[in-house]
Amino acid sequence: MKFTKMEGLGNDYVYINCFSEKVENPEKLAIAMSDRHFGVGSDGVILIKPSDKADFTMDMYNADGSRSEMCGNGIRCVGKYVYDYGLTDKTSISVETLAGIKYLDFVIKDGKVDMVTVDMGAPILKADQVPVRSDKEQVIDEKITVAGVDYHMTCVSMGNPHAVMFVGDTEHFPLEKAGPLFEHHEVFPNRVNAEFVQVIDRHTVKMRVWERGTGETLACGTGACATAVACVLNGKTDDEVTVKLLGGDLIIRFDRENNKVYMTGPAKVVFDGETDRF
Ligand SMILES: N[C@@H](CCC[C@H](N)C(=O)O)C(=O)O
Repeated sequence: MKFTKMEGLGNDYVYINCFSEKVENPEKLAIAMSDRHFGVGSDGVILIKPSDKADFTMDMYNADGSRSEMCGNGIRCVGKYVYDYGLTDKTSISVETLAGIKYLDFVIKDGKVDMVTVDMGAPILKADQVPVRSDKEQVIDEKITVAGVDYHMTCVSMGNPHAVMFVGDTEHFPLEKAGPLFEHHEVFPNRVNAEFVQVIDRHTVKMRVWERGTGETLACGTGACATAVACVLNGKTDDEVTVKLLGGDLIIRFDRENNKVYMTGPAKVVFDGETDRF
């Protein structure tokens, strides 16, 4: 099987071109390939497939084999893959996901995709659609106590579920301990991606993420979008914010008038490979 390892701010996935490769059991493949000792080593696997509604389909699996509706860093890499490997010559494309069709615009440098802006669509705030169990219609700045610590939580779905908590200092935050407790907390029927955010100023925040199905990653695109929305809803930043992640920066704009979120960031190829092991 041929594959390409790619990364968006260090959030690395194995990409498989399903126009030419056949994948029988993507859940099993994702677990095996993601293993950093016995596999290729990645945060998960992303299948690039044809679509009858859009230019392409992205189908994404976390490192534990669970399927997600959306992946922000992944969709930028899908854009780079389809352009750089000659599956399209368009510089604006549409990609079908389980969270609906997303629209991508490429910045081309030396004939290859360098940066990608994605129209991520509308953030979903209704608690039962995130989903998060609550007696409130929306969970914005609500108190939650986890392992004896009080947090203020804002829940946003970008097609996949996110819980955003503001903390004093992301660097020393015990993510390894708190992350899994949020991911598996009983208020999240589909588990959750948990973002811990430190506000620097009205245009800049720092964020660390514990991803559902993978654990701590160096960046999460949908998480950065959910964070920007939470920042605006809680009056902490302006509508455009630089989200500083362990792997680099994303620019997120929450266009409140049209209720849409735009994400801009890089996408890179690490290497092409071939294996008969999986
Ligand atoms: N890293 C991704 C999100 C991947 C899926 C997530 N772990 C989930 O299960 O929803 C991103 O860049 O958005």
